[in-house]
Amino acid sequence: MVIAVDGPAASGKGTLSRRLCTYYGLSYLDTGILYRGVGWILLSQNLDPRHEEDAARVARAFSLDQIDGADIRTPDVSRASSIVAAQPEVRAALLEFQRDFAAHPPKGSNGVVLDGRDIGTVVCPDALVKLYISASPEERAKRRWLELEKRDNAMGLDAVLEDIRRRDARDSGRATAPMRPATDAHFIDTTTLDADAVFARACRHIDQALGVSGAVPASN
Ligand SMILES: Nc1ncnc2c1ncn2[C@@H]1O[C@H](COP(=O)(O)OP(=O)(O)OP(=O)(O)O)[C@@H](O)[C@H]1O
Ligand SMILES: Nc1ccn([C@@H]2O[C@H](COP(=O)(O)O)[C@@H](O)[C@H]2O)c(=O)n1
Repeated sequence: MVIAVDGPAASGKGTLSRRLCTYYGLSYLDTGILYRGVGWILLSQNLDPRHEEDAARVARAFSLDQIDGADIRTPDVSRASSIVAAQPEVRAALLEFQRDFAAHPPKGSNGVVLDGRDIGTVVCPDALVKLYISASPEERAKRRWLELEKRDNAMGLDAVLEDIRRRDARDSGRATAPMRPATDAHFIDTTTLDADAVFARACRHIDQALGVSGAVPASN
C-alpha cells in the first residue's frame, strides 16, 4: 500500500509519517530530503540555487550518499531547497527516484509512506490513502522555532514565521507541481491537535480505506 502525506513546512508530516510506518509496517521516504540535498550541495559548492543549469546538473547526479552526515535542516538549506524545488528540471530529475521507491517497497515492508508537497497530486496519484496535514503558519513557526532552539539556532520566532510564509508562498505558487491537497485527500488541520490526536485521526481514515475496524490507537 502507498500512503501519500502532503502539507506545508513544519505541519507535522514527518512526525505522523514515521508513526504510521511503525504502526502499519511500512517504509518511509521523506521526499523533502531530496530537495534539501540538492540545495545543500549547491550551497556547499558556493553555487546559487537560483541558477537553473547548476541546480539541474546537481539534481541529475544526486544520490543520498552525497549528503551523508550533512546538516540539511538549517534555515539556509530550507530556503535553497524551496528555490530549487520550483525548477521543472530539478523536479523531473528527482521524480523517478520517488516513484521507484513507491513501486518497490524495501523487502519485508507492507508498503510505503512518502511525505512531501506533491505526493498525492504528482508522485503517487494512485496512492490508496492521501493525507494533507496542515496548521496555521503561526503554530508551524512555533513548532519549528522550538525545534531550532534545541539545535542552538538563534533565529527569532518572527524570522522563522517570515521564512515559513515565504516558503509556503513559493511552494504553492510555483507552476510545476505546486503544493496543494489532492482532490481526494483527507485534510487534517493540526493547529489545535497534538501528535497523538493527529495519529489517531489518520489511523481512523486509513483503517476505513483498508476496510478494517481497528481500535483507534491512543499512542504508538
Ligand atoms: N501535532 C503536533 N503538535 C505539536 N507539535 C508537533 C505536532 N506534530 C509535529 N510536531 C513538532 O513540530 C515540529 C515539525 O514537525 P515535523 O518535522 O514532523 O514537520 P514536517 O511537516 O515534516 O516539516 P518539514 O516539512 O519542514 O520537513 C517537530 O518538532 C515536531 O516534533
Ligand atoms: N515533494 C516535495 C518535497 C519537498 N519539496 C520542497 O523541498 C522543501 C523542503 O521540504 P521539507 O518537507 O523538508 O520542508 C520544501 O519547502 C519544498 O520546496 C517539494 O517541492 N516537493
